[in-house]
Amino acid sequence: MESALRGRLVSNGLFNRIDIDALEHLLDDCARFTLVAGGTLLEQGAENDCLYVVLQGELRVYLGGRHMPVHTVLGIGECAGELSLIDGQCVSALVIAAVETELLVIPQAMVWSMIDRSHGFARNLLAILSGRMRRDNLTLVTTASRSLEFELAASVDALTGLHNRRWLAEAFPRAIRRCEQDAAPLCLVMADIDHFKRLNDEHGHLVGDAVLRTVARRLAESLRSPDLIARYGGEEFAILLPQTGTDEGLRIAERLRRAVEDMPLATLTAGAVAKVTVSCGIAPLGRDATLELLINSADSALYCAKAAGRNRVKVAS
Ligand SMILES: Nc1nc2c(ncn2[C@@H]2O[C@H](COP(=O)(O)OP(=O)(O)OP(=O)(O)O)[C@@H](O)[C@H]2O)c(=O)[nH]1
Repeated sequence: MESALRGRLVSNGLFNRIDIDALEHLLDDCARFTLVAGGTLLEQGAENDCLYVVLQGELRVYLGGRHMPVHTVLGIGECAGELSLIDGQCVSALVIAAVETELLVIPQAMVWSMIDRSHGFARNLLAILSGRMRRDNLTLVTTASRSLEFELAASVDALTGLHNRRWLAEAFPRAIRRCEQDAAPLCLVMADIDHFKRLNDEHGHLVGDAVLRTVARRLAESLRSPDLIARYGGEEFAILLPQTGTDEGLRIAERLRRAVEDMPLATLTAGAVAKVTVSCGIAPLGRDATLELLINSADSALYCAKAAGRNRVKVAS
């Protein structure tokens, strides 16, 4: 092997700081080949019984296929194929030449001979494997926290910061089931901003959005800790009151209504919107009730509250 190449090999990767002379005759028996830019060295799921060392050029490693971001870049002295070679299983990543890349091919039997002959080689191989594990662990942690972020983003309404309907569809039935199991009462309140279309028309959507955010915060702040609230859609909010009978539910809904009515809005709308109100419909949990039935009856009560003049609470009959 040319001395310039040897010099580069012993400064990195598998042959880093080892007495390469002890392995010289083995290395001389290894084949070399050049992969064109974009050429595939290892394919996920394929068999592999060689270790490849980069002599010239660069390899790119993809964990989930070419369409995914590059996981790792391998430069001179670094190797590919060691995992599948050691455990005898299929290749776990796609490895592609980033540019024209020259590779040293060390067959499996030769790798074991090198390990027998050189502790330095064995140590470097272990260091490469643990480095890869560390990198993969980091990827796992990053992926897990990202997916948590996505999950959160998918369950939160961007405008109000409240949970959204998607979240409601999972969280509310769970709370309903818990109350049913405990034979405890429960109420669902649907609260809807009054004449919101008019407010939008008169003051514009941006003011409408700001009012929505303020009402959402006001409602959420007025609840007890076990209560659940979500933006049901548009200017309508769904509020679940666990362990709550109709009389108490009515008191809470009345408190919510008043909290919105008393809301200071002057700074928000430069005094243009003096007052915003909500109408509420409340439905107690009946026998074998589902979330859908509860929403329907709270919605009918809400409709009655609107029809009776708005800014009031009605209980489902
Ligand atoms: N600014 C803003 N407006 C919204 C949003 N979502 C829904 N709206 C508007 O809310 C209005 C709701 O109007 P309606 O359903 O007629 O109800 P309303 O005018 O409040 O009348 P009542 O409910 O009968 O008191 C519609 O004009 C929607 O465009 C939003 O995210 N931002």
